[in-house]
Parts: sequence; C-alpha cells; structure tokens
Amino acid sequence: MWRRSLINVGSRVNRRRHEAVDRLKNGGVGVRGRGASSAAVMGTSDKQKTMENLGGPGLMASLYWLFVKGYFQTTQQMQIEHSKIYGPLWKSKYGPLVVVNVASAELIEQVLRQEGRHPIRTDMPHWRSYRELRNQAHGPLTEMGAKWQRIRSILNPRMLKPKHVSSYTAAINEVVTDFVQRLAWLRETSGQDMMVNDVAGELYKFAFEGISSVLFETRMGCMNEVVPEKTQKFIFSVGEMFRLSPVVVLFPKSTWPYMPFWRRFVAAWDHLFKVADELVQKKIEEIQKNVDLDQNVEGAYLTHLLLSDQMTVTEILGSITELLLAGVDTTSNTISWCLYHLAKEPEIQEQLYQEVMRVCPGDKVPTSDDAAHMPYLKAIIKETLRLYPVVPGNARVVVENEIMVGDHLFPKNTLFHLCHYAVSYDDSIFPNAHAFLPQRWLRAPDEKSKQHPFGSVPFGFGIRACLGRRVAELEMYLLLSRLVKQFEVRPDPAGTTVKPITRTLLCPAKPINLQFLDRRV
Ligand code: HEM
Repeated sequence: MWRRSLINVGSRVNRRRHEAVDRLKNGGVGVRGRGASSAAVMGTSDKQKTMENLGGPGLMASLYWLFVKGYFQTTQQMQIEHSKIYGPLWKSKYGPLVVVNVASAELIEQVLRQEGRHPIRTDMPHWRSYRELRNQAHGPLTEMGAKWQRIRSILNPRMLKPKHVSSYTAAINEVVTDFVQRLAWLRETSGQDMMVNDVAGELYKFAFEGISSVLFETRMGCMNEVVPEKTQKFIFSVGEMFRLSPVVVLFPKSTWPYMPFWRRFVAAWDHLFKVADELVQKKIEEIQKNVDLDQNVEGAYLTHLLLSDQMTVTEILGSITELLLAGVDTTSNTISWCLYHLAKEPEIQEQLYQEVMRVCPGDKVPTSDDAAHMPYLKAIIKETLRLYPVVPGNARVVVENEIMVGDHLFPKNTLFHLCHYAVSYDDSIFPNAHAFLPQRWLRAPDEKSKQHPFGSVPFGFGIRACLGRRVAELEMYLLLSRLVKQFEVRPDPAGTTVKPITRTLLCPAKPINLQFLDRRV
C-alpha cells in the first residue's frame, strides 16, 4: 500500500514541480495565455504557493519560544507544539536565517527523495572554520559535494557491508565482557543497593571503547577502574564541543575570533584531533614495524585505510576523528534509553530474556549471527529509537534544484528542518505514540510494514544516511543481549523520571540510575 501511495506522491510532486517551474520560466504564463501581467495571470486561486505564503514564527516569536517559554533545551518538544499551531509545514525566522520545518512523514519523504546527488545537512560553518584554521581535512560529517561522495565511497564498504561488520564481533565482545565486569564493580562500590549511578555516563565509556576498538584495534582504558586522564579529557572535549556548537553558530562568523567561547571551541577540537592523531601515528609505526619484519599486516578499519592508499594521512585523520565523534553519544544514549525502559517494563524485559536464552542458552556469548534470530531485541531497539531519535531534527539543504514540498515550491538552497521527533509521536502513524510498544515493529514474515516508512528514520535515509549504522546496531545487539542474560535491570527505587533534552543530540536531562541484580545467584 505504501509503495503505491509513494509512487502517486512522487509523480504528483514531479508534475506540480514541472508545472510550477514552467510557469516561473514563462514569467507567469498559465492557462490564461500570454500578454496578461503575471500578477493578473496568477490569480489567488492558482497562485503558486511559495516560501512567502508559509506561516510560522518570526524572529521575536522564535526568541520568545526559545528563551521566555524555555524551549531552548527542549527544541524537540517545540516541534510538536509548533506543528499543532502551524500544521506540518511552517517557517521559523532567526534574523536573516529562514528555516522551513517539515513535520509529516509524507512531506519528509518528499524532501529526502528530491535531494539530488550530493545531499547536504547544513554547511556547518563553525566545524568547517576550525578545519580551515588548523589546515585539517574534512571528514564525512563536514565535507560536501563530489569530495564528500569520494570520502563516503572509500569509507562505506568496511563500515556498512555485513561481512566486514560481523568481523568486528570479537573486538566488541571483549569490550562487552569488560563492561559487564565494570558494572558489577560499580554496583559494589556505589554503596547503594545494587545501584549503578549515571548509566548513560558509563555507556558513553563503553561506546567510546567499542568504537575505538573497531577503528584502531586499540583499547583506551575506559573500562579500567580509573579511566586514563587523556581519555577523560577526550570525553570532556567532545561534550564541550557539542555544548558550545549551538552557541557559536548564533553569532556571525566575523565575531568569533573575539569570543571567549570560540577559543574554548577551538581548544576542544584541538584535543580531539590530537588524540586521533596520536592513534593514527601509533598505527603507522605498528604497520611499519610489521613490514620491516616481513610480517603480514592485517588489522582493523584504520589499518585498512592506511594500507589502501586511497586517502592521504591528513584525510584519514579528518575522517577518523569525525567517525569517533559521531559514534559515541549516539550509541550510548540509545542504549541508555533502552535500559531505562526495560527497567520500567519488567514484562518486556522478561520476554527479551526468554528470547536471548532461547538463541544463546547457558553461557553462550551472543554473536552477530545470533542477532539475526532475535526479532524482539531488534524491535526493542527500533522502538527506543522512535521514542528517542538521537538526531531529533535533521537539517537538509537542497542545492541542486528547486523543490516542491506539499503545495509549496521552494527555491534552491532552502534550509529544511526535518522534524523527526514530532513525526515519531504522530498518533496517526504510531497509535498510542507515547507508549513503549516494541511489538508494533513485529510482523509475520509475509506481512507488510504497518508503519509509514518515513515515520521513524533514526539513521537517516539515502546516500547521506548514517555511516556507522551497522556497527552501532552490532554494538547494541551484543551489549543488550549480554546484559539481559546477566542481570535483571530495575528502576531507581527513588522513582526518578528522566526526560530528554536536545544538546545538538537528544540526551537524558539528568543521570539515569538503575539497579542491576544478578540473574544467576
Ligand atoms: C544508535 C546509534 C546511531 C544513530 C541513531 C545515528 C544516527 C545518525 C543520523 C540520523 C545521521 C544523519 C543522517 C542523515 O543526515 O540523513 C548520522 C550520520 C552519521 N553517522 Fe550516525 N548514528 C549512530 C551511530 C553512529 C556510529 C557508531 C558512527 C561511527 C562509526 C556514526 C557515524 C556517522 C557519520 C560519519 C555520519 C555522517 C554521514 C555523512 O554525512 O555522510 N554513527 N547518524
């Protein structure tokens, strides 16, 4: 059914677009023929709707919502409130910057399907300026156009092809084993009955260790009782950079050099690049040593990039730093929300435990192949990502052509804000949308999906979608299946409710504390 409606939407959009473009090209010549002025020709009824006709808050209203009503940290919730007022398409003005918000699955699909060959999120002037300042290369997050496409074509195969991704199982499972031990240790030392405080903070260390072991085949010491200072500083710098990012872009670029927070922003990036550079140099030395000894050189992601000779070392550094950055908060926040809900919903947790024990009985450690037989686990992760899309609103600029979205024709370079969070909570797509219901993702083998395919797109869509999706999924399968085998997770007895806030990414507003009880005592 979706397929048919998609084709209809696609052809309708194209037809309207062509009509609209023709009309614009011909100076407004429509059915009424030449000679008439364009204003007269385009009477109110058949007047093409454009950006000007679109409703939405102006600068003062936007500032009022953000800073007086207090939505600055809950912009995801503001999407929902604004879509109630303005409908699924509206514009927000921030001074000279105009953003077109898109908050329905159909309209998001229309934008994403018209993106062209080189999709762009935003030009990320602050991230790009840092790289220009320090002569660093852009990675997949910040690069654009044909250069971006080249980078992705080099980085994609070993990040997205199932056979390569499953080869990271052993490295990740080693980190999982250490994490389970660390949880047990934290629980003993917390001084509170079986409690682990700030689970999201701990999972951050897990995700950092996990992605480092895939990228560098190196352990960073995050699972040690005392985390090395350099790693702690790296973690701090990532947080600082994300925290300062939305502040820096509020100001014109020309003022940045005079702003103290720009200096802090630069210092945070300097540290991220420094750590990544040391890891790259260490790997180069290792490879060189093996080559000198005439030994086989095999290894992880970085080794492959260095040996394949498709990128310079500076380019590799630019990409690896961005991969490391993109691969930590995203995965750790998702696992945190997932455990938070499993703790609150013991029946769902029990059903998951039964599934994991059926596929991996006894002491069997789950592998990537086992995950294929755990549909309930996959459904739980999908439901978590629906309720807590790490990227709650994604930007898109279509640079190559004008585009038609709904009834409106938008010029080239329009900045769209895809309101994924608002759509995730749309009751017409996800009945009882506020409830955590993994079963909504389960279906019989021959049954078609019940949901609109663009209702929840937590990893994005198309050629610019998440590069680390498969690795993130593997990390989540391996960790969650092992945790439910080992522990029964219970909520904080204090009954604390944790809500999400947006700090570039969607994060828990306060620490998530959970109890971990041994299953086999
Ligand atoms: C649960 C975990 C994750 C989620 C929900 C997630 C989500 C996303 C989303 C929504 C995007 C934007 C896609 C778009 O604009 O259409 C993205 C981009 C990206 N992600 Fe992830 N991500 C996750 C984990 C990871 C991991 C582990 C890595 C690294 C190994 C990673 C690397 C990237 C990169 C490099 C991009 C930019 C791709 C480009 O612009 O070409 N992500 N991710």
